[in-house]
Amino acid sequence: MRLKDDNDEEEGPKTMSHCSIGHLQPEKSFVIVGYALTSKKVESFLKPKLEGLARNKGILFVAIDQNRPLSDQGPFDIVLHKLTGKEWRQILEEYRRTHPEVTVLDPPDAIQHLHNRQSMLQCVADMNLSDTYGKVGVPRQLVIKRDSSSIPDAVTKAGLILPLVAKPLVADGSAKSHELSLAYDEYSLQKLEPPLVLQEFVNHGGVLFKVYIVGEAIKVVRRFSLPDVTKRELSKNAGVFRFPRVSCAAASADDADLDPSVAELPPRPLLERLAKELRRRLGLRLFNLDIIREHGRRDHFYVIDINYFPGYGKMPGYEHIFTDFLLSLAQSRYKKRSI
Ligand SMILES: Nc1ncnc2c1ncn2[C@@H]1O[C@H](COP(=O)(O)OP(=O)(O)OP(=O)(O)O)[C@@H](O)[C@H]1O
Ligand SMILES: O=P(O)(O)O[C@H]1[C@H](OP(=O)(O)O)[C@@H](OP(=O)(O)O)[C@@H](O)[C@@H](O)[C@@H]1OP(=O)(O)O
Ligand SMILES: [Mg+2]
Ligand SMILES: [Mg+2]
Repeated sequence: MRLKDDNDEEEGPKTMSHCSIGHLQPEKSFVIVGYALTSKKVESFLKPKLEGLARNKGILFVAIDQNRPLSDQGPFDIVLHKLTGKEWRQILEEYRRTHPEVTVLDPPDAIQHLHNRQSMLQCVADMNLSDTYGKVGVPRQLVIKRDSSSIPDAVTKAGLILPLVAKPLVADGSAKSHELSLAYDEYSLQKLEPPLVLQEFVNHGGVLFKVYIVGEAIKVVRRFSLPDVTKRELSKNAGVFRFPRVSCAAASADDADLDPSVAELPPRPLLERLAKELRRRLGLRLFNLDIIREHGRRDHFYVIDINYFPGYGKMPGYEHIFTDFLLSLAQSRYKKRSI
């Protein structure tokens, strides 16, 4: 935040003239947030309510022009981004190196870690979180890099229990990376195209918890998920079935009439520990987790997915949470510089 500081002469305050928004008071200093997001993300996230609230709090969002050098734009206090591709990553890394005064949310290599469904969950597995509030793990899974004909043997050797969820190994946000299937028998998995992750399906009562993280803030919502698979169904069915993006639907399960043992949110202290540790281990501040509770085991949770810069537009009250977060970042930069 450009609260004026005696040592701050070289850059000077970022007045409105820098970002060519002429109708605002030229002397007022703003936190300037450059953003590089897909048009879909801009639409779902940068809604008028967010921009309005941000402006009232002294934050301005400025679109980054990908056709111009990043260093020629801004100056920015914060850069928000969710774009893929090696070229963009290199541009950002170079920008981080040459502009250490700018907070880039988040480091490209840390984000890259979430683009692989194996490395994505490794931190959760390594944490082995278990305390009086519960236990958090990841479903058992197996990576198949190539050769789909080897799958039945590999599944047997690994001792994975059916049904299995087949997920593309790469989770780069492409439509293909969200094409998941449920497999009732391992032989049918030969039809799928590696590289894949085969994950044990955990019965969880058809409801999952989306845990949104914005810096230190945590918000949990319920979403509908895949229904449980009974032993009877498993014995009667064979084959692999593609399923749609059930939990991404805008309809939340928060107001549904649910079995309380399924609907009960994971204990807050457990989520706080998990989020804090993941923020540290992943080196990220903007992500969400999909968490399920094993049906019938009140305190057994599994993280099944982690997404970078998820659909915050669907998170209740995100406008306040996000703007407070941006302000706190700017404030801590200012403090650091004035020491
Ligand atoms: N191991 C599992 N056990 C039970 N259900 C699962 C499991 N893995 C995935 N699911 C179900 O499949 C859905 C999609 O899986 P996942 O979240 O991994 O995919 P995604 O494409 O990365 O989703 P997103 O849109 O959140 O990025 C989950 O929301 C959940 O409903
Ligand atoms: O579409 P929405 O804005 O809701 O956000 C979704 C987001 O899509 P977008 O980043 O392309 O917008 C997805 O990212 P990619 O994996 O596709 O990169 C993923 O993070 C989903 O989990 C998000 O939904 P949520 O989990 O929050 O419900
Ligand atoms: Mg998910
Ligand atoms: Mg995902």
